[in-house]
Amino acid sequence: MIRIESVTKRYPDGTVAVDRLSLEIPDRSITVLVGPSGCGKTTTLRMINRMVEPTEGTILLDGADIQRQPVTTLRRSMGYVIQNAGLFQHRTVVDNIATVPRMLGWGKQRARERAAELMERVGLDTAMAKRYPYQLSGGQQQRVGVARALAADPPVLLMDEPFSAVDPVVRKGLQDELLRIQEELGKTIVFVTHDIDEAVKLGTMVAVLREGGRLAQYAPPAELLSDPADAFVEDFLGADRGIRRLSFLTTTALELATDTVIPPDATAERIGAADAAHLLVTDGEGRPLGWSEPRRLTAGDIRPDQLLPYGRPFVPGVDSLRVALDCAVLSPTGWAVAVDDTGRVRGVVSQQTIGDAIRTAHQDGRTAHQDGRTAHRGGRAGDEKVAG
Ligand SMILES: Nc1ncnc2c1ncn2[C@@H]1O[C@H](COP(=O)(O)OP(=O)(O)OP(=O)(O)O)[C@@H](O)[C@H]1O
Repeated sequence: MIRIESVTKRYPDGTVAVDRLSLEIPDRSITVLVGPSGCGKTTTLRMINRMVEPTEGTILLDGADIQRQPVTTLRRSMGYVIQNAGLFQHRTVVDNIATVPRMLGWGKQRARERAAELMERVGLDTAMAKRYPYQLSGGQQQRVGVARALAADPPVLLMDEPFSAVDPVVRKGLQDELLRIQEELGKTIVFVTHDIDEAVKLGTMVAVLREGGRLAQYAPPAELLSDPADAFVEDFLGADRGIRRLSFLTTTALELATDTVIPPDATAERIGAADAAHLLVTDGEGRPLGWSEPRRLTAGDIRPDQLLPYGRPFVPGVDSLRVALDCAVLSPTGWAVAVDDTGRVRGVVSQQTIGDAIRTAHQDGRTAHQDGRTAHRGGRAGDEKVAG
């Protein structure tokens, strides 16, 4: 664990970049430092690897004061990734990645093998190994930067706005890749960004800093969204705070209706029995085909091309309430289709039921806070899948 204890950085011109900052950065998780320009994020990150020395206060790594460690030993335990990757332009991809292992005295062959392994790990085609940085896209360069930082297998990764210079689609890919790498390798990552959405998506813990390098709030993202500490944090979080918070709520307990789901060979009796405006028709294997009003269905002659599209389905327990709500809102019937991980229908759920689940979750969330427990973290805040 990294502990920042009442650290202040005053630059020689008198600028107070960081003001009595204290943070406990947990092991094997992603801690994000976020805040407006000039609030001291980069300075804080650089104090962790001693590129900047604090004016006051202490930083401990696994209980030991980093001031007492040789800078080279300290930096060897910390990979560092910056915006635009900062690659060596005259070195190939493989040699860029192998830089630190080579400095540590690894043989050329071993270092290159390690580089090839890391290229795969960060999602780079090994066919690019011999290219130079200028022959890569921005996103690919950034992946090389991450691979280079991981090359000597440091326990800590410091990342300073690493994905800020790429377009939103590439950026989302890099973020997803980082979450996957983190899950696989369990690094302790300190990540600087000015983008609150990126912070909420990636962070296990998020530190919101305000100008003058003061800590405004330090909390898991779900708690940040539900209980911003003050008007500054609330303003910084921006609009749609309530909707974004749904990304952290699980769909495990959603009650699914099955009486309105019918197979393709449903009898007239079965079609007539359901008391609903729409029925969901499945194929013979239980996969969704589409919606129809019961009166438009003829038993024994259900025609898939006459059904309304069923839209995007969700997977209960994997997708968040935000995804389920989105599916229901986009559905032509207002009902979302729940499937299992093989795509077979488990049931359907209305906007009304999802709304009830949201209210219950909010009430439970309030109780949890009143009990002094940390906010429930149902998974990642991305717009994709959330672990239940
Ligand atoms: N070497 C320096 N000398 C004097 N002041 C500095 C120095 N480096 C940074 N600062 C000042 O310290 C404050 C914090 O800077 P820092 O780069 O840590 O902020 P930041 O939150 O990372 O900003 P940004 O998001 O714009 O990169 C700013 O006011 C900056 O101008």
